[in-house]
Amino acid sequence: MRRTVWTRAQTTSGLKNVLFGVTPGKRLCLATAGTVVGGKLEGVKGPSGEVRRRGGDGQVRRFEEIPHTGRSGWVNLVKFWREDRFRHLHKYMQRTFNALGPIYRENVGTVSSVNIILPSDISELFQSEGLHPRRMTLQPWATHREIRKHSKGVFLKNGEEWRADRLQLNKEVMMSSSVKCFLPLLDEVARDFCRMLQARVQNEGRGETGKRSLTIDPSPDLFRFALEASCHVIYGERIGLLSSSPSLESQKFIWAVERMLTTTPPLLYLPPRLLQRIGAPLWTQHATAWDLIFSHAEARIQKAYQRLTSPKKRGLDPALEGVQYSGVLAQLMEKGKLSLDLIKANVTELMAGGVDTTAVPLQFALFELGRNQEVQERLRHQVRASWAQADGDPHKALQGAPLLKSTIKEVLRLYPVGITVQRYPVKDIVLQNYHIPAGTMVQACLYPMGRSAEVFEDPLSFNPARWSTSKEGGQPEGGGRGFRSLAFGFGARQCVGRRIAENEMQLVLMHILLSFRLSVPSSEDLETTATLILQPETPPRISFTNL
Ligand code: HEM
Repeated sequence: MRRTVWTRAQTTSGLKNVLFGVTPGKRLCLATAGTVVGGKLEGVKGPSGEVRRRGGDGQVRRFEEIPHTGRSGWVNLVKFWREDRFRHLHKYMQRTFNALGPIYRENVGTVSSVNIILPSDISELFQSEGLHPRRMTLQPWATHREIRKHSKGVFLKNGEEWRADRLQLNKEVMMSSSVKCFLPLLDEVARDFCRMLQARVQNEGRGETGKRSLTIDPSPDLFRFALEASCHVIYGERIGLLSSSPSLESQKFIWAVERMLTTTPPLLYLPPRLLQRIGAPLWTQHATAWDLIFSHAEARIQKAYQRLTSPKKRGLDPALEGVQYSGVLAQLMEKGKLSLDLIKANVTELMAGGVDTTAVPLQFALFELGRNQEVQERLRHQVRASWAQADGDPHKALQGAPLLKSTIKEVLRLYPVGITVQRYPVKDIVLQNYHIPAGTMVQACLYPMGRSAEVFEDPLSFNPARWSTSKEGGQPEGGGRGFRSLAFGFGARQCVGRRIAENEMQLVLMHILLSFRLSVPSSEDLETTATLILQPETPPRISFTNL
């Protein structure tokens, strides 16, 4: 296995970094100011051919000295297109860190970034994110809203506007009191999903009754589960996706989210307004996909609005008064702190962000549990004991099975939905002894970090228990403790759907483990591809055997 060791000469800020990239039979010694050209490393060569360090006087180095992948953003962009790097950006980043060390600069088209991998550097970045943290703007999404004259939600807003919306959303989806309210809704969908799976195993599986087994690609069912769960929590509505004949409208929504996600990365590096003006097919596909997502949300919101303003719900029917929690949308409408327009914008974003992001990690989770039987048994043991104690209460059941949460963390370490988290520091900072001016886009690169032996012990093994040790992540030391589990981002701007996602995934895994033994026909590593989210190139097949 290829292993790169970064030795730190000094501590956190103001430290010098020496890189010894060790590949079998090859040793690369590089300090700074290297550049990768045509896949090879270029730098200042010393007499023995090694790349010599510049500016080794302990002074903070200039921004321009950060190793980089080529000066011209346009040349890089052409390479990205030609070599299909967008789809393998995660692997490309991993290779580039191996070649250039724990920090490098990159220009692609109009976008420039500084990329980092070590928790200590990410911690430094986090401390300078300010009161209104900013991520890289997904310009194609923003342009779609502007052209169609839709309001933007938290995903696309910045500054005080972002904060005002975000504080309202946090109350409905992040606070533990609201989590307790929507947990039973998620649990209901997770149980229905398992019932549907049981019926399929019974009808289509092989083997004697009670011990039947079925091998399938579960991804279409997981997408339906995730959409059904999102609709239940957000709109308070069941849309019947787990029935035998799901509606065409919902299938179209799932298709549209997928199309919107796959068309985003190439559009990030091109000016969307120009593409719109010339009628470029890529832009048209992207905008049409968003239009479909918006019309799906609009129809659901109208329905919920009618329900909410009907005399029964308004409290004229005493039998219904204060009885039920009816979803995030209803809560936002009842509180009346956000305008209807802003509620629509934010709820549409929650829907667009809430389906693939959970359906895909669930595929990875089933695959990893299927090929790691011991881990699966240990987890099932804990889940069974907890479920037996919980008396049907999903909150208690999850509390009693912490290994479930660790399993999700471990899946997201190896397969982070978003391969980077970006921030623009509000003040100048020093990373790896390089000066980073305020306002620079810095990316914490989660995929390479999750697989780095510098950050995690035995990084390629699937071991949820590593998260329950006192050293978070069971990692070798390296500073920045804590900044290792970052799949949901960090700080005030972290994923607002985090609690929905974590609970939804844990609950469905819990019910699956209570009903089935999982195995995989092939335990070969999965090939992955990065659209806007990291996905398996081909969805894995999983065997479900009745317990
Ligand atoms: C495993 C599932 C998920 C992962 C790994 C994930 C990851 C992320 C990440 C990394 C960010 C950026 C955070 C940052 O900049 O620090 C984010 C933001 C966001 N996510 Fe998620 N997400 C997931 C599920 C969801 C779900 C289920 C929803 C909706 C119900 C959602 C809605 C959003 C929204 C609206 C934002 C923007 C928040 C803001 O800028 O204030 N996500 N997510």
